[in-house]
Amino acid sequence: MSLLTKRRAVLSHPQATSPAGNGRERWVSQIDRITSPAAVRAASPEQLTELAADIRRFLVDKVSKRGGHLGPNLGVVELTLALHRVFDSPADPILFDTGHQSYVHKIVTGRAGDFDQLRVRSGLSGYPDRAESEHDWVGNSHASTSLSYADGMAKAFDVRGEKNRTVVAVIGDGAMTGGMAWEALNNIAAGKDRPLVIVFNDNGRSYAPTTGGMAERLAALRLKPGYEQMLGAVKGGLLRAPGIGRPMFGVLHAMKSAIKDFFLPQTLFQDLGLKYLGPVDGHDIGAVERALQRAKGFRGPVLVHCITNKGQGYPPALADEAEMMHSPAAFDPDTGKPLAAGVRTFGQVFGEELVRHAAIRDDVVAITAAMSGPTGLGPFAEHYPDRFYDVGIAEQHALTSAAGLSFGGLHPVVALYSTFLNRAFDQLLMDCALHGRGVTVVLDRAGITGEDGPSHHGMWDMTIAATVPALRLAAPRDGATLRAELAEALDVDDRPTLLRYPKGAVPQELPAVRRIGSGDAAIDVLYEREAPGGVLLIGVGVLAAAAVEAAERLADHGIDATVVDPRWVLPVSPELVELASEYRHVVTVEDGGRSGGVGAAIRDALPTDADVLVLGLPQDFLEAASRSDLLAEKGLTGQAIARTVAGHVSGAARTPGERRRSGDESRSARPEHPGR
Ligand SMILES: Cc1ncc(C[n+]2csc(CCOP(=O)(O)OP(=O)(O)O)c2C)c(N)n1
Ligand SMILES: CC(=O)[C@@H](O)[C@H](O)COP(=O)(O)O
Ligand SMILES: [Mg+2]
Repeated sequence: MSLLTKRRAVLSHPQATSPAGNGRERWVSQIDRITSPAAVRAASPEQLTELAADIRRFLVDKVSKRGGHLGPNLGVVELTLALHRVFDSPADPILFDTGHQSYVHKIVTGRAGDFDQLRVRSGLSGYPDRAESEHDWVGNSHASTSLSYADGMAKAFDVRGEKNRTVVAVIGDGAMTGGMAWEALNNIAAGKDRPLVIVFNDNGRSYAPTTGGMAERLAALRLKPGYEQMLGAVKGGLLRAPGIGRPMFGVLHAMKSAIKDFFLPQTLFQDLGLKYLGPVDGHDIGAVERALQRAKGFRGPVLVHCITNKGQGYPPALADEAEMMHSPAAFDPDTGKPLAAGVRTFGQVFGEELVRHAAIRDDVVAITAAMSGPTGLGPFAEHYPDRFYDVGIAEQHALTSAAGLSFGGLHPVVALYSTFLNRAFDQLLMDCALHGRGVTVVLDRAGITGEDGPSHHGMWDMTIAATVPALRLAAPRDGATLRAELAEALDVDDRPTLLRYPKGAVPQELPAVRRIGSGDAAIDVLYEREAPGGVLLIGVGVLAAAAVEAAERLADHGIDATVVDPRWVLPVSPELVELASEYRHVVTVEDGGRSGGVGAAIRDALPTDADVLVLGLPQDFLEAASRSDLLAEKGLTGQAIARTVAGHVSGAARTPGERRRSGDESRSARPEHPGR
């Protein structure tokens, strides 16, 4: 008896289809026993239908515990089963664009048993992961890369003469809005005899409905699933109609391509040189399987267009009109309601504040790269739809388009997740900064993000920003500073400005005890002892609070420390340099990579004999773990900072002059950083 036959026997038990009680235990344990795609290949159509239903229950159950990408995975259940029946993974690589919808692939490739550890430290990654399985060829999670990976693999198999392999890339309609996808399509189409199947998973949405010209055409198609029959009926009707014979049909036939142009995406892809199959109902396993078989038989580049529903089969996801439960936090599986009460986030403060500015200033416009809800731009989009642009998953275009808006006399605000700015570095540097454009870039998810792992920690932005001449960067430490710094950013019209803050609750306000200077050069003093001259702790963003805690602990040990938040930490101001020169030791604390970040910029700005200790994240790919755990491990809590500073001070207790005279200390001879 095959595994699936056994499983089916269990499923035929009346209780087994219920997602509660003993029944749930049973189907979960059966799915746990799928060890390879062979089990799926051996299944009958009826078994596959039941398996699809079981997988959905499994996904809801497991994702409800700690959160994850539920809606996207519910939408690709049948599609993934069909893929693994037609293609021979891992010999035929199956790549999932962005990778957030690879949970079903993980189940089919024998990883169901690891789902209790989904997105936890050393557990199952929320994305494909090369270390996890030979079936995961790439560990992606930034969108629109799958077609380029696939193009390269297909070329490699071609060069090596491995003609019987097929590369498969599954790409969503959201990821298809990214420029990289089109660069790759242009190349893929040229490889006429390189077997490469693109499965276009068209659910009409990124988080929110996908926008843009292509999306509009696809949406028209989705609204008219019977278009083939319609064309057939028109043709048949015309041929039979009295007075309208073949000549008239000929004229109308010529119009057909125009009609198709309007309705069909196939012209789009076919004109590029790709074979197009579809559209196929992506929830009909048999139909998808047949289309994939045809595509595989073609032995060249083919696009199979599958129409699916995000959240399919789970009513709470389908009812979530905003995001179809794209990536919910832990929730009640029966109702879909979140388990924890929502917290007030930096993104919310930003979103509300931007609406306030927009009411007063009609030159303020906003741009999102397909993430209006998660970046806090929802209220702006609602209040000012004519000044709001969702450019698709196109961060590079977002930045250059912002430069264009600025040339046109407007002040654009581009809201992104920190990690996605990485790919728009050139646009920030050349198109915005070199051109002196007043563009405000607001980055959420800066620093450690947590469960999404190495690709999503927003720890590169300050290194990027520090290399851009004249760019101003502030990391608000709380809601009040975010409001103030956003207002200041909107007043800059001759260079780009960047604000960055982390995921999670906006922290309690941390008022300044006094302010040194004003305007761009204002420095907030957050904590000071009566006797200056000891340690100057420079806290960047929310880590200013940890610096204050560290200073309090140091005071208990007789070490005097002053804590400041320089507000506009880049470029480093002469006022900060002057202040730092009054202290024996300068310690910078930031929630970003240590190499080339704010601390490094401050160190570079100070005299070479200044004693500067740069605390931050190691320049490494940090694993998935909670933000608090990783900060503690990397030595960025108040307690850890105090311990490091105390150790440093006792080891370097001389003034720069004393060190210079003895000639034994240089900047390169700094103590080892914690957390390496
Ligand atoms: C470069 C980049 N920008 C933004 C994101 C955030 N993001 C993750 S999934 C997603 C939507 C993807 O839509 P689609 O490709 O259609 O997949 P679906 O979720 O609809 O299955 C976005 C914007 C990302 N992962 N990468
Ligand atoms: C796949 C992706 O890039 C996003 O969906 C991301 O995982 C969401 O992160 P948050 O849950 O922090 O919004
Ligand atoms: Mg989509």
